Amino acid sequence: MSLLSLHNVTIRFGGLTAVDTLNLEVQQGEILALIGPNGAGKSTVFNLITSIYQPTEGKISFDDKPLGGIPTHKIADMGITRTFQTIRLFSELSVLDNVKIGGHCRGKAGLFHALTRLPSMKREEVELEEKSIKALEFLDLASKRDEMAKNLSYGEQRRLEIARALVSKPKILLLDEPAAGMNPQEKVVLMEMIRRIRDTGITIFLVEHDMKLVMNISERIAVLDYGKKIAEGNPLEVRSNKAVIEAYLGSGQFKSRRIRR
Ligand SMILES: Nc1ncnc2c1ncn2[C@@H]1O[C@H](COP(=O)(O)OP(=O)(O)OP(=O)(O)O)[C@@H](O)[C@H]1O
Repeated sequence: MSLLSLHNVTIRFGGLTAVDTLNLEVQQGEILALIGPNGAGKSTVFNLITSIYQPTEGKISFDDKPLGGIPTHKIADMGITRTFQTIRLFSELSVLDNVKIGGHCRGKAGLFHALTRLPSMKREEVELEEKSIKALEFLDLASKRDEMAKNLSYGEQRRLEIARALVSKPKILLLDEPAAGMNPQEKVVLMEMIRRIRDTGITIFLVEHDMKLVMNISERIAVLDYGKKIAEGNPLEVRSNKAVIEAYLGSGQFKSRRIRR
């Protein structure tokens, strides 16, 4: 069953067509990766899904509801959350508070009331704390809950961002280059975490440059080049696709991106 669907989606920035008549279905419960050379339009696709941009043409629907016109701050309420290419944490706050902020974005109380701790908001606050601790346990970070975010290792900080995204109980998690900057051991842990999250029923849609990780965990892969989808299939099909190899060769990224045949 299709959870997220992009139908003929195009976005132009002046004369540049960043995403060009893209048709893509993300199936409920799958791990789908979107890959492509630098500037292919991958992050723009995430920005379209989260309503940061509106398509110039085409439509996007989620759970059979059109996303057109829904403001970004309401997207999480529909069950879509994302992480970003660069780490976006409150470095001077504790690990636990960083996760709770993810829940405040959706809570009725709102961040201001939660921080001022009005008595009427206490129950919601307690529930949020319990959910946040569970999310931290899930990402193997519970023992670090009172540490300041800035004291975590790089890999832990990236996992903390995922914990924060999970606390709002998404149906789909959009991960934008989750492995960027991680060392090989951190990547192995990350892969295990992504699989674990999917096994709870959350659909995973990821943009990633690390081909080893992509080929290892994705069930399906879609490939963008200059905004157009040039291939889609399982890892075996995609890694041997001529158009994909040419796109990476043409961009000079073949070696660094390590698509191995
Ligand atoms: N707000 C914007 N205004 C103008 N051009 C933009 C804007 N956002 C993206 N672009 C352009 O759209 C194209 C696609 O960018 P995008 O960031 O989606 O690529 P990407 O595949 O995510 O690249 P990378 O792998 O380097 O992150 C690029 O040429 C980029 O410069």
